[in-house]
Amino acid sequence: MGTSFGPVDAARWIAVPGPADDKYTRGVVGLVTGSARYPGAAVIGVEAALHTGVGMARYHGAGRPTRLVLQRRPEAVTAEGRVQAWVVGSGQDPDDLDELTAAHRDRALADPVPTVIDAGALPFVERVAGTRVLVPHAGELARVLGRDRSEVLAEPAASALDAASRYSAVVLLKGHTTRIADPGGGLLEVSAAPAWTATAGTGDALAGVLGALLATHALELEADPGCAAPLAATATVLHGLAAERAGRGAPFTVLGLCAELPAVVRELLAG
Ligand SMILES: NC(=O)C1=CN([C@@H]2O[C@H](COP(=O)(O)OP(=O)(O)OC[C@H]3O[C@@H](n4cnc5c(N)ncnc54)[C@H](OP(=O)(O)O)[C@@H]3O)[C@@H](O)[C@H]2O)[C@@H](O)CC1
Ligand SMILES: Nc1ncnc2c1ncn2[C@@H]1O[C@H](COP(=O)(O)OP(=O)(O)O)[C@@H](O)[C@H]1O
Repeated sequence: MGTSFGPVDAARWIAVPGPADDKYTRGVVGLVTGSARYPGAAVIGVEAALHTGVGMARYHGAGRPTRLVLQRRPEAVTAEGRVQAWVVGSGQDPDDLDELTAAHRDRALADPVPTVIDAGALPFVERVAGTRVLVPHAGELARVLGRDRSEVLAEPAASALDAASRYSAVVLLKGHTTRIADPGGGLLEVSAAPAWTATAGTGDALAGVLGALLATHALELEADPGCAAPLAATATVLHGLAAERAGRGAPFTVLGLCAELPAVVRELLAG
C-alpha cells in the first residue's frame, strides 16, 4: 500500500555542515521531555539528538531530569533561546506532570516551528502551532483516535492515515514496520530495525533523532512542510540501522543504539 523508504532515500536527508556554518545555522533542537516519573527519557532524547548531529540541543525540564541530562551531556544547553524544532512529551504523563515542565511544554507547543509530539504530549496535538509530527506506538495511536489497540494493529496504515488527516499532521506509527502517513494521503514504510528494538526507551531515542533532523532542515521545512514525512522516514531508517549495528543479532541497550548513530550517518553519506 505504501512506498518503501530505505537507506538510499535516507542519505538524501542528512544535512552536512559546510565551512560557513556555525552552531546556529546548523540548527538548534529543543527538548521538553522526561519528568520526575520518567527522568531517563530526557537523557535518551538528548543523547539521540546529539549523536544524530545538530548545532545545539536545548533541554528544558524539572530539576532531576535536568541534572541527569547535564551529568551525561554537559554540552546540552538549559538556557532558553530560539530553536528550529521541538521534541515534546517523551517520558511524560499529562496527569502527573510538575508545573514547571508543563509550562515549558505549553510554550513549546505554541511555538510555530516543526514539533515532534510523543507520548504525554499526544493529547495536546491540536495546540501545536508548527508542523506536527506525531510519533505514537499502536496503543497511543488508539487513544488519539478513540479506538481499540486491536483495531490499530489490524489496520496500521489506514489508522495512521486517518490520524494524519484528522490532525493535519505527519503520523509516524511505530512498529516492526513503521508507517509514516502525511495529511495528503501519502504513506511511507520503513522496515529497518531488528525485533530486538522492542525494548523500553528506544522510542524516546527515535524522537530525539527526528528532532535533530527537523532542526537541521529548518529552511527546507519552511519552504515545504511536506519535507517532514521523508525526514520522519529518515529518522526511522537511522534508528533501525543503529539498532542493527548495536545488536548485530543480539540484545543491545538504548545508549548503545545512540552510540552507533554517527557510524550510520557516515555509512549513508559514503553511499
Ligand atoms: N527510561 C524511561 O524514562 C522510559 C520512559 N518511557 C515513557 O513511559 C511513558 C509510558 O509509555 P508506555 O509506552 O510504557 O505506556 P503507555 O503509553 O501507557 O502504553 C501502554 C500501552 O501498551 C499496552 N501495554 C501495557 N503493558 C503491556 C504489556 N505488558 N504487554 C503488552 N502491551 C502492554 C497498553 O495497552 P492495554 O493493554 O492497556 O490496552 C497500552 O496501550 C511514556 O511517557 C514513555 O515515553 C518509556 O519510553 C520507557 C522508557
Ligand atoms: N517488533 C519490532 N521490531 C522492530 N522494531 C520494533 C518492534 N517493536 C517495536 N519496535 C520499535 O521500538 C521502538 C519502541 O518505541 P515505543 O513503543 O515508543 O517504546 P518506548 O516508549 O519504551 O521508548 C519504536 O521505534 C518501534 O518502531
